[in-house]
Amino acid sequence: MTTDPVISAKNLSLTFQTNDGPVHALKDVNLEINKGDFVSFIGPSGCGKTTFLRVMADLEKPTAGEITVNGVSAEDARRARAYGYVFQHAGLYPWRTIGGNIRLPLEIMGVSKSEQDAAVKEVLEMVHLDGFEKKYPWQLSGGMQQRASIARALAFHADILLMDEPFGALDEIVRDHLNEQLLELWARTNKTIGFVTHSIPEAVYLSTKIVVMSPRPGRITDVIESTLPKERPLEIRDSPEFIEIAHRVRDGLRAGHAHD
Ligand SMILES: Nc1ncnc2c1ncn2[C@@H]1O[C@H](COP(=O)(O)OP(=O)(O)OP(=O)(O)O)[C@@H](O)[C@H]1O
Repeated sequence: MTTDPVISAKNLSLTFQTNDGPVHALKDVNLEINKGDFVSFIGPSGCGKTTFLRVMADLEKPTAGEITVNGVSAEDARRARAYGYVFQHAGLYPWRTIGGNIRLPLEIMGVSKSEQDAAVKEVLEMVHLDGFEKKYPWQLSGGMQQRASIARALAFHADILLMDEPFGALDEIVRDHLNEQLLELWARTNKTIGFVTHSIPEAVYLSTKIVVMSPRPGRITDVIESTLPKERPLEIRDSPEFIEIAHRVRDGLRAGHAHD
């Protein structure tokens, strides 16, 4: 068994050239993510969370430094379909059914119809949407649509799931429920998850590792290894251990703001 990191960033920087001058979205970022980690990225708007996730997924190219995914370049990892990506908004095609949306990337990949059928059934069960295959996105609530978009990202069995604030637009009760379900899915599948959030409780509840970032330039100010057990009922949020980790995240966010 290998202990090599699944994702490794070394002195990673990304500067966007804009009409207003250079924007240092990421500066000298170093991070290792191991197999089965659940890593949250938290920080104020503009600190480079989305950019970092997009670099991992080869949707942006760094201007300096190095990133490897599964030991190869992000580009090779993308070609090998190493990850599924979940966007902030579900982004389901309204003219396709839920099943049709999940099927789409598989159709593009040339997967056989019978394998598509099996995958759609499997991932809908994983996100507790069995029976919704023939519904259209508009027939589902916001939380269900987001679950469908997670199902779509799971459909080609990638070991890495990159999620950009997938529950940000949902109300708190729905979000709690989805957080519980996501943890359950993570425990069951042993996937490696990168998760962007603005919420301290969400980051602490979900993660094995919390990466605190700060803006101008976008950088990592703290990496917190969670001491919480893998089994996490929602009530764990009232435990002293949870509150202590949340304090450390808050302190990290404050320290980052002090640079402004
Ligand atoms: N394509 C782009 N061109 C120019 N600047 C960009 C581009 N993408 C991002 N930026 C800038 O890079 C910085 C980091 O953006 P990014 O979206 O990664 O931050 P974020 O932490 O995810 O923010 P939010 O929490 O608001 O989503 C911001 O200043 C943003 O304006």
